[in-house]
Amino acid sequence: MSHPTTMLLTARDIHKRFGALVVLEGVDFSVAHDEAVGIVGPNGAGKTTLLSILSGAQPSSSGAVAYRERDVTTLDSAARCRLGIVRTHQIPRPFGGMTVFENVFVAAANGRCKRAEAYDRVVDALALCGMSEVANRRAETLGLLDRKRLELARALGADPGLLLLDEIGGGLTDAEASELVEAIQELRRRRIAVVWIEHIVHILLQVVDRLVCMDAGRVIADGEPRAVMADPAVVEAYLGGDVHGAA
Ligand SMILES: Nc1ncnc2c1ncn2[C@@H]1O[C@H](COP(=O)(O)OP(=O)(O)OP(=O)(O)O)[C@@H](O)[C@H]1O
Repeated sequence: MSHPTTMLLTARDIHKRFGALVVLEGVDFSVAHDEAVGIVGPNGAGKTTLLSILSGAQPSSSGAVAYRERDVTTLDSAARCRLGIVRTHQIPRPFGGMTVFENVFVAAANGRCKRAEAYDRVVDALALCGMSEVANRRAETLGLLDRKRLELARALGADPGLLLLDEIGGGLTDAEASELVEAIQELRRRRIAVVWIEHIVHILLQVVDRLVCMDAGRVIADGEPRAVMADPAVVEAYLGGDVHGAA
């Protein structure tokens, strides 16, 4: 974080406690414009909690978050979403009783744009995620891969500048996860910055420029992805805990 002004997002000295439980302990994290950053680490390392603090879904106990050089620390997730910080969830959360199209439209029609523009954005997001053919299906009838795709399409519908992905590959076969990789690579071509938490590391390595490894609420390695995976502290963190498909 030596040049904060060149960063799209900067989180400084983030601490998070749940009562006596310390979950994040002085985390510094940043994302450059157009960058894709992967976050790995054993279960319970604090990855999802960090993502929630970046998205505004949870407040930090202390520390600050800036986006496009604006302090967003006190803004909630809806306000950050309007600025362009958009997240997906580990467990997809489609609106039941609505079609795939309607689900994405709700995200797209967030007050920042006209109806026709929102409509175009939905069509584009569904095409990018390979969902045009199921646009009129009820969301609750979708299988896991399509639910994951819908989660991504809804995030895209919200017109992100920074997309925060929480284990979007989880539960998918390698072939299914590869399809998502293609969609995410297209986002990169569109210059959307990405932060991606993923246990399936070989999928992550196809996309990210930089890898951050967390363990027990701290960042223990940050840098070129293959160098991070070979870092003795990272190997130890995994071997000392649950490798959970990290190989
Ligand atoms: N709302 C909460 N209340 C209390 N403890 C919580 C809460 N949310 C998370 N934790 C705890 O914080 C720690 C970090 O959880 P977190 O989900 O951020 O880890 P993670 O690295 O994303 O793990 P995983 O890879 O298993 O998803 C865990 O010990 C978890 O039980």
